[in-house]
Amino acid sequence: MAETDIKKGLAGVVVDTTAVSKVNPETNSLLYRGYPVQELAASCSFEQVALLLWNGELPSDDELAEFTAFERAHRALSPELKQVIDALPDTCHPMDVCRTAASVLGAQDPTAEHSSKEANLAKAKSLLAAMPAVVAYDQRRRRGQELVEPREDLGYSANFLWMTFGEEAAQPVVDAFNVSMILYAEHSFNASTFTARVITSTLSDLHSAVVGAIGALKGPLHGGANEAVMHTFDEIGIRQEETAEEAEARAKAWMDDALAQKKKVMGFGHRVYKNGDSRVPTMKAALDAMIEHYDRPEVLGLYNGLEKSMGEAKNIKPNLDYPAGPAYHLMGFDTPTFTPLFVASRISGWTAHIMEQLEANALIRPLSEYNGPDERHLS
Ligand SMILES: CC(=O)SCCNC(=O)CCNC(=O)[C@H](O)C(C)(C)COP(=O)(O)OP(=O)(O)OC[C@H]1O[C@@H](n2cnc3c(N)ncnc32)[C@H](O)[C@@H]1OP(=O)(O)O
Ligand SMILES: O=C([O-])CC(=O)C(=O)O
Repeated sequence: MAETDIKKGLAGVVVDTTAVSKVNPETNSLLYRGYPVQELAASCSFEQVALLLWNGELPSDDELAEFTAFERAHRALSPELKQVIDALPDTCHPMDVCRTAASVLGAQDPTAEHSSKEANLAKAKSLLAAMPAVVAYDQRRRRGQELVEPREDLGYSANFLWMTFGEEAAQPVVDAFNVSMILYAEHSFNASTFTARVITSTLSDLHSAVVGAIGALKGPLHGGANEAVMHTFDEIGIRQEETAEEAEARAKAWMDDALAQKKKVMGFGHRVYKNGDSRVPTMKAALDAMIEHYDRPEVLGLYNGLEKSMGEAKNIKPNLDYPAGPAYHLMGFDTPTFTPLFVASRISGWTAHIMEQLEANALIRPLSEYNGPDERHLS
């Protein structure tokens, strides 16, 4: 019998078309609906980018104003959802809280089972508006702090930071956070988006697909890597009294040792990009801005040390999670909150893909090659 050509991990397999984004490892570029993500990060708000991903075009002023009003009106955590979050142990992972919250929001939505484009777009907008309060409140309750109500006079990013920290963030911090939200928003058929598409392909509902996607994003080979990067920094030790050079030397030694032990170091490598992640330079610039804003040169030393050592030893480049982790740390987020921040952003891309899947749906059901025991019988 001819051997089946099995593509483990679906590596290199093209399973469908998409008009949402184009990841091109040859040119090291990422386009959202045709626009280079770097250009969007330089001049757009996350709200504009979400509308671009959903609608295929950047919004007009009126469309943006309409969505902005909607988003600001749907930010508050409902008392029922707050009660559910409060019932969860603060020892559980914040991604479990996000996953539960997305499920509750689906159960509370009277249109949850409606799957028209209009109904799904409305659900996508509501989820995008609601998730920051979940992420922000969860971090606060773990710190023993009270809920901070949203502010309608602030944009998405400024309000997210406000609800998390209870004070207005400085403009450079808001800008860096907005950049991170834009860069995390969409990345074609990554594992979590593909999960969302698989669930959608059964004609299940949008919230179920998002819940599944959150589960897929949690793993350290995917979104969980931004959290894992910070664990690496912590393991090496962040010493504020150190110079960048001293920190770099210690980070290099740590990486040499980790690679000698054949460890996988999270925040490096990518299934599609083999020559560097197109988003890293933009996120690294945002990290640099945070290092300057908070005057933390030793963080740059650690960053450079790990990157150089991994480059020299294995020529493996950082992915987006590598600069995003320390940037979120400097902004003041707790490490387990990092991947929920990714969720808040990626809801835009996931839901764009859910709507696209439904436009030309085919049940996703690949084949497998059986390698268990030959047929046998009970007697
Ligand atoms: C936003 C995102 O989701 S970006 C991805 C975030 N994930 C991470 O940062 C996790 C760490 N990175 C990895 O595990 C991988 O690079 C992946 C899973 C992202 C991509 O992996 P794949 O394309 O399947 O490549 P694979 O894991 O087979 O790696 C190929 C080789 O590079 C090595 N390698 C890849 N990434 C790393 C890494 N981060 N650290 C050390 N070695 C690595 C592998 O050990 C393997 O070496 P080998 O051929 O000697 O066995
Ligand atoms: O594309 C991938 O495999 C992972 C990734 O970078 C993302 O989802 O942003």
